[in-house]
Amino acid sequence: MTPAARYGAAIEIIDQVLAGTPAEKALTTWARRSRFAGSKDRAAIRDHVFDVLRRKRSVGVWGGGSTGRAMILGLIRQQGIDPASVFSGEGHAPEGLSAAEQTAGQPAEGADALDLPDWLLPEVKQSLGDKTEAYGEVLRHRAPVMLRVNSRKLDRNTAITKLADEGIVAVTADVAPTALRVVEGARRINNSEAYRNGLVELQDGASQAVVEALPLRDGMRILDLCAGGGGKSLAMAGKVNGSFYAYDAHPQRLRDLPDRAKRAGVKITVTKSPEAEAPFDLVLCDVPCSGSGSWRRAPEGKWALSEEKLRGLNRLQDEILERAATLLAPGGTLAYATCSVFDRENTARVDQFLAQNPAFAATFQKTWIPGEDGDGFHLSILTGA
Ligand SMILES: C[S@@+](CC[C@H](N)C(=O)[O-])C[C@H]1O[C@@H](n2cnc3c(N)ncnc32)[C@H](O)[C@@H]1O
Repeated sequence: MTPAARYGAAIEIIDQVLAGTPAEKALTTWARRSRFAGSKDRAAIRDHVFDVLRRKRSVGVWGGGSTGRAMILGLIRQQGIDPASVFSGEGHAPEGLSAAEQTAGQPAEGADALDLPDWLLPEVKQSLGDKTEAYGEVLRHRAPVMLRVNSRKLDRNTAITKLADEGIVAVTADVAPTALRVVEGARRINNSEAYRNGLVELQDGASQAVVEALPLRDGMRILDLCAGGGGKSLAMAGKVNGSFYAYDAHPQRLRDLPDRAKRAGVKITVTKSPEAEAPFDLVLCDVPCSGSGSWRRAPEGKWALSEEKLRGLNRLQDEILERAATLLAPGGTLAYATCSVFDRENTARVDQFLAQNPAFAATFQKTWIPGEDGDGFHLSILTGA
């Protein structure tokens, strides 16, 4: 496909997303019926679609409309690409621009340029203060590809060499001692020997930093109460020798964990009833949240969140914290984590919990802001009496 034809395909897919189809589904459906498209075409189209979704507000202003076509026009204007080179009407390129399209649109300014929904701005400002603009800007760009080195199998420098042998260039990242940032060859990771043999896992840098901050010790009984794919269970089991249990309210999310654990050389018990396995020395609650720290990776969430959804999430976060407390051994540790930067999902939840459970005290609290080495994240460590 020509570069212009790839933009044409992106327009079609964005229109479907705007009509309500999830982006991943729209991309897969398009790829299934477009066998002519190679892997590089699919990757470029995916990048265009996600670039637009991250910047939906500003590219609409720059393109002078709210259709896929206007948004791609806005995107290429933002990127300094000559619109005539894309909108040529030649081959499978998008139709040439009308006179109205040529004059419509203007550079985005103010709240438009931040690419955040208006209703959310007070929430962001309250949580991030003078970092609000930097936060909005970071979310407008692609997330880094981060790896966690399985330190049970090798050290970071050896991992860098092994990855380089397979055409994957990675550098150490300061965010965590296990973290690598991939700077070239990211698309080779899934098929690489290093990945398939469990030497490295795909895991965001802040997720690794959260695990680093946990007070883990050999011999502990540890529960990952919202384990999802089990990334944090694997990272914890990579650090100390303990008994690891993983639970998720949606057990299908845990289906790959036994294989991943085997690959990594660790043992994690998937449980359907944490109560039956309690008590635990440490319970990690990596709770469902708005995802406001990782909207670079899942930009649809930025536009889909509402005040009502946020309130619902807060209720669920409170419930999970309360449940976790009942699963702890006396003096045990409760670790509360979100991939959100909003106080309302972080310190406010913890404050509420502490008010109802005075036997607990917060011994560590940190919020990571999304940046070069990782997503936004929050961790509070609470210790019981
Ligand atoms: C932020 S994700 C976890 C990510 C995971 N810890 C990781 O590192 O990949 C939150 C998880 O909580 C699960 N969940 C939702 N409601 C829950 C509940 N009431 N109890 C336990 N898990 C729940 C979701 O299915 C989701 O997998």
